[in-house]
Amino acid sequence: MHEAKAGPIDVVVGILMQPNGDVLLGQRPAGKPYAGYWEFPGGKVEAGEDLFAALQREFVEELGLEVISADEWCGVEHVYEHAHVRLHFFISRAWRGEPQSMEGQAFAWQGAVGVAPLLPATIPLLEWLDQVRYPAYPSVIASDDAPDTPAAIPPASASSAL
Ligand SMILES: Nc1nc2c([nH]c(=O)n2[C@@H]2O[C@H](COP(=O)(O)OP(=O)(O)OP(=O)(O)O)[C@@H](O)[C@H]2O)c(=O)[nH]1
Repeated sequence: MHEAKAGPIDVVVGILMQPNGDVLLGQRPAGKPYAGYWEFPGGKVEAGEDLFAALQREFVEELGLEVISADEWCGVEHVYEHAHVRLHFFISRAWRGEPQSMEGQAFAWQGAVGVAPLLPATIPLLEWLDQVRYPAYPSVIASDDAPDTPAAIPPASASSAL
C-alpha cells in the first residue's frame, strides 16, 4: 500500500529566562532519541492543542512548574533520522514554581551555555539567544546583514528557519 509522506511534527520549546539572562536547559532522559543530549524543555503538540497550552502542559509534566506567560520567538524546521520536526520556540520570563526533575532528568541554569552535547537543531539558536539576552553583545553577523527577527536568519545545515 502507498503510504502518505509524513508532514512535520509540531514541537513547542520553552526558554525560561531569568532577569540576568540565565536560561534553563534539561538533559534528555534515557529511552528517548538523542538521550543524554541537552535541550530546552518542551515536547510534541497534541492534536487540536493550542501552542501555548502545549507549552504549559509540557512544563508541568517535565518540570512541575507553571508557565504564566511566554512570547513566541522563532521557528525552526529540522529533519532528524527519527522525525521531521517543526520547533516553535517561546521565551518566558514569568513562571510559578521551581523546576523539579519530574522525569529523572538533569537540568541546569546556564549563562554562557556550557552543557554538551546540544540537540543539533537547537545549536544555532544559542547565538540568536545571546542577542536577546545580552543586547550589547557583539554579533558575528555584520550589521547590514543582521535580520530583524531570528526567523529571517538563513538556515544552518539541515535546519531551516520558518
Ligand atoms: N524539547 C525540545 N525538543 C527539541 C529541541 N530541539 C530539537 O531538535 N528538539 C526535537 O523535538 C522533538 C521533541 O520531541 P520529544 O520526544 O522530546 O517530545 P515529548 O516530550 O512530547 O516526547 P514523548 O513522545 O516521549 O511524549 C525531538 O525530535 C527533539 O529532537 C529542544 O531544544 N527542545
